[in-house]
Amino acid sequence: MSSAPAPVLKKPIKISCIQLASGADKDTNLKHAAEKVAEAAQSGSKLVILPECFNSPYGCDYFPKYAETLLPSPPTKDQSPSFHALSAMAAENNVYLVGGSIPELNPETKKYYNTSLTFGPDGKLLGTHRKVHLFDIDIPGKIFFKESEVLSAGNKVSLVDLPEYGTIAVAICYDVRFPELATIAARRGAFALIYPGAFNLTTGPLHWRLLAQARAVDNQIYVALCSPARDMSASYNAWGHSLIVNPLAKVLVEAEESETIVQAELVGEDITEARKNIPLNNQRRFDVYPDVSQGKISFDEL
Ligand SMILES: NC(=O)CCC(=O)C(=O)O
Repeated sequence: MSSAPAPVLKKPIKISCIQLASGADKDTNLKHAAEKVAEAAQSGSKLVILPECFNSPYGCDYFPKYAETLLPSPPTKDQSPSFHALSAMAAENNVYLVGGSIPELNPETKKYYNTSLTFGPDGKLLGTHRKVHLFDIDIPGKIFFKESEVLSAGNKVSLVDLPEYGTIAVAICYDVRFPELATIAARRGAFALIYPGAFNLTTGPLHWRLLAQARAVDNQIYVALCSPARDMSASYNAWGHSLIVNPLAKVLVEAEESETIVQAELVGEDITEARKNIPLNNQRRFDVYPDVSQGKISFDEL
């Protein structure tokens, strides 16, 4: 007799995506992020998410200037003011914090990364994710972007354990386009896929919501995409529209383009129910195609 699978989300958790307005001054960005994390925590969120490159403008010209070093870990305040600011935000507000992403410089290899840091309510670093799929696209007349001109790619699927709740997966923006990464995370027990991201005004309206819903319906778990607020005076105009999608791919909440906080309560029964009613997990045909969740998912990095 097969017993019911253990719930992947042990108890409900309220989460917030902070659609942060940030500018060129890192100190100001960090202070502003701290105010917004406190606001999200005061309204009951236990998991708070910041956007991609929340402490700097987004663009290849900016990565070296804003990069911080995270190794050896923990870094000093001089090496990484953002590491310390994020740790303090998590501890002061007693929340799990997915600290968007920051440009990182590995001092030994001299390589740059787009890196996300997740902290626990005690302020300790729980996980890191270096963007695995670099944003290199060229849509003539619309948008050219080549992160790989400056950045190197990360090498792992990043799962982070939140002990009272369960496991989340953290990836960054363009990573959302690669279903394998999401599927591996879901099949390894994640209850939510969390993507700090910054889509643009060309691909945002086409694919942002669609991709969030696709990853949710593929995997029957929650998906949260957290964007910066749109700034038309910046060199890169973020789409905004931070959103949270449930395991049936229903959009629970979606921002417009300006600064705001979107919130939703995630409930384990909704995952269980979606998987019971549409039992994909018992119907996979690993005799026909391989199970991508098996095998090595992590190479040594941060
Ligand atoms: N920051 C990013 O990775 C942007 C990804 C994006 O806009 C896309 O269309 O994909």
